[in-house]
Amino acid sequence: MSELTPKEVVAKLDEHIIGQHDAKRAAAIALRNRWRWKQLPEEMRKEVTPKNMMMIGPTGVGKTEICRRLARLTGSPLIKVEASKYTEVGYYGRDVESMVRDLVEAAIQIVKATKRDEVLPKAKQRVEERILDLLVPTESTWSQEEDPEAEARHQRTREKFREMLAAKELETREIDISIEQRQAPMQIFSNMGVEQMDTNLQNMFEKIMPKQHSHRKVTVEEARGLLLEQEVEGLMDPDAIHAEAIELSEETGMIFIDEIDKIAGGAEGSKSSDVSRQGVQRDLLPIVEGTTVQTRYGNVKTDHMLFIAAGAFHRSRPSDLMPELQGRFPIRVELHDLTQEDFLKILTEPASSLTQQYVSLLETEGVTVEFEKEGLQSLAEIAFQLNQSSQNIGARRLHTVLEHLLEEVSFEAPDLKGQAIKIDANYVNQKLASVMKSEDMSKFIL
Ligand SMILES: Nc1ncnc2c1ncn2[C@@H]1O[C@H](COP(=O)(O)OP(=O)(O)OP(=O)(O)O)[C@@H](O)[C@H]1O
Repeated sequence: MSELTPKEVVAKLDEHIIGQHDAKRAAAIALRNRWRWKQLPEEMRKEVTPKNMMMIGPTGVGKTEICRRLARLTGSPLIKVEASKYTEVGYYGRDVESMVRDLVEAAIQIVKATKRDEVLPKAKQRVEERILDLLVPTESTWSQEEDPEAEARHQRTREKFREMLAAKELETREIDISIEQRQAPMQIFSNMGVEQMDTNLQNMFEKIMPKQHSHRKVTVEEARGLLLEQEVEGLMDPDAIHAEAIELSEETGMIFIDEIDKIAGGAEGSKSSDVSRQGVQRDLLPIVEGTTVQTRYGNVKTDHMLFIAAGAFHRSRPSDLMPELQGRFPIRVELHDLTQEDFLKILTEPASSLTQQYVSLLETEGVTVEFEKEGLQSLAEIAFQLNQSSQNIGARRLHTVLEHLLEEVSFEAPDLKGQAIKIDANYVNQKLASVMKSEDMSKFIL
């Protein structure tokens, strides 16, 4: 996992996230602690309990974003779950162990993506051969005695076609390909959640379901795409991928548990909901402490996964959580409301910032969008004010405001080819002022 020092981690996070310095430090420490733990002698390791992190702060200020960046930086699988979506074991709904299963699925995607890159050249080669087989089929009636030249002639034709294929001269030629499909077991047990099905049973069904082949007439160009996926799949060893994904989850997995405050037993609320919240906390405890969860790919140990709990804690406090659970999240950090200044920076500073994203998107249409300083200042101001006057949704407000600002350009772009659009204060006010005037409208649109 990460051999990055905490300082290096913070520097990397700084490239994407504005402010929230304490949270970045805390995240860097939590990550480094995992690395330190691995360096310990076996005996000592057993004694050291992993330290998880709790992020306290309002919505849309960068809690998830910090973790997402951290995960990407280290190639770790990450999933974000909402604590309030779980129900106690034994009750109808999702039990907390399913978060570990979801993590393994995320890890499989990561491992598959890496393996895909590895097998891609070979898969492409195989696709070319398969297309050649279809374009220049071997004739089964040949007999060496009747026509000893046949094989050599066939090879020559094949080579000629290979050259034409490479030169993309046969792209529109139609061929008949067979596509493999395995019927999903869910279709049979439609009224039974697959999750509720025993994991072994699920695997068994997948293995015994017959593969179905369907034939389709497609162009060479289309066939290339369709066959590539088949060949890539064929070259990957699912068992090895699953084993690697489990290892990746166990050693570097990150689980972001949002809305943890919603399962903290607050002072108010009915007795029965308090009981179920505590039930979820009780179920969560062993997972955070370290346990083994059964998944369809094998057992997964949660001992060294990094758990990040997050919540706004408007109505409850971290001390309303079960003491044991509190103790498992010793790295506490508060995230702050973003200021107008922060908004301005978020718009422009991060690598592939929001404005840069729009510039690049519209560039594909041949439209040049230029944001002027005053325009950006107005945008930040408007977004900030909207957060004050209606609901405070943090930096997410910038997304809705920008989208509305550029709605017309977005729509007209194909007809604006070659033009430059200047986004100055005037443009911003003109586009957003009317919406801002009506409180109702701004609530729906911005
Ligand atoms: N400090 C920041 N710097 C840069 N971008 C930010 C910052 N805070 C939030 N954003 C942007 O705003 C969006 C929402 O942020 P994020 O997902 O981190 O919210 P959050 O704090 O986790 O809230 P919630 O708990 O509601 O999910 C993201 O797209 C992110 O890019």
